[in-house]
Amino acid sequence: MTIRFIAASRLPTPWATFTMHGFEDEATGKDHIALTLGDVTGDEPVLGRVHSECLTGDALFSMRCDCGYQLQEALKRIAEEGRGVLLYLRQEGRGIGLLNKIRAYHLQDQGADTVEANEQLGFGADMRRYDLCVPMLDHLNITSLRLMTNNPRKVDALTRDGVNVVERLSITTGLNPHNEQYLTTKAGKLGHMMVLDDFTQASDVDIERKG
Ligand SMILES: Nc1nc2c(ncn2[C@@H]2O[C@H](COP(=O)(O)OP(=O)(O)OP(=O)(O)O)[C@@H](O)[C@H]2O)c(=O)[nH]1
Ligand SMILES: [Zn+2]
Repeated sequence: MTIRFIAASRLPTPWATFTMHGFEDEATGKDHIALTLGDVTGDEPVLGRVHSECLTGDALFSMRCDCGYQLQEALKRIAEEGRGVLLYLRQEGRGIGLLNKIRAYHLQDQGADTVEANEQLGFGADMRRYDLCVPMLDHLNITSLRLMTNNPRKVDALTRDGVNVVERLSITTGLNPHNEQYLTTKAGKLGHMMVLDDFTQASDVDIERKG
């Protein structure tokens, strides 16, 4: 796998002005992004989020999942800290792609849960990979992460691939009636370490764009 850095620019957001670094995955032709804030080099572990693309949640305000809420919360926390990184990986639908995710949602509309729907379509529950994070982090001179995730399998996968995750920080936000069952399945079947009582409600999330 070859990840090639292409270009960097400023990215002003409602929370902070990040630096956006664009990478090309030569094997798949996909492009991936890292947003950084502050000086992320040096020995001090960097507050980080490894976020997998969810067009519906991240861009279209979907309440079926918690992705969009987590994306906003991660950027906000990084801005509050003044230093951090968000890797935005283009592996939509836990790696099955957008159109298959819509197929999976269709099955979920008929009663399947998120894992069963993937399996009925012939996919594993989670087809993502994280090995591309290593060259992206190397390029940014980031040596260790305090990772915002509820997913211990993500921590394990990153660690196996050579990313130094020194701490896991929960990111439980965006609970609403449309994603309650989904979040329960993630905790029950996918091993996410979270209880619904810890979640902030979607209605508490300030999605006002102040930029
Ligand atoms: N196949 C499929 N993918 C989904 C579904 N809902 C969300 N996704 C995708 O799941 C990915 C996000 O993964 P999650 O399982 O929500 O969370 P995570 O990244 O494992 O863990 P956190 O770090 O705690 O957010 C994104 O790529 C979404 O597009 C679904 O019902 N089916
Ligand atoms: Zn989502």
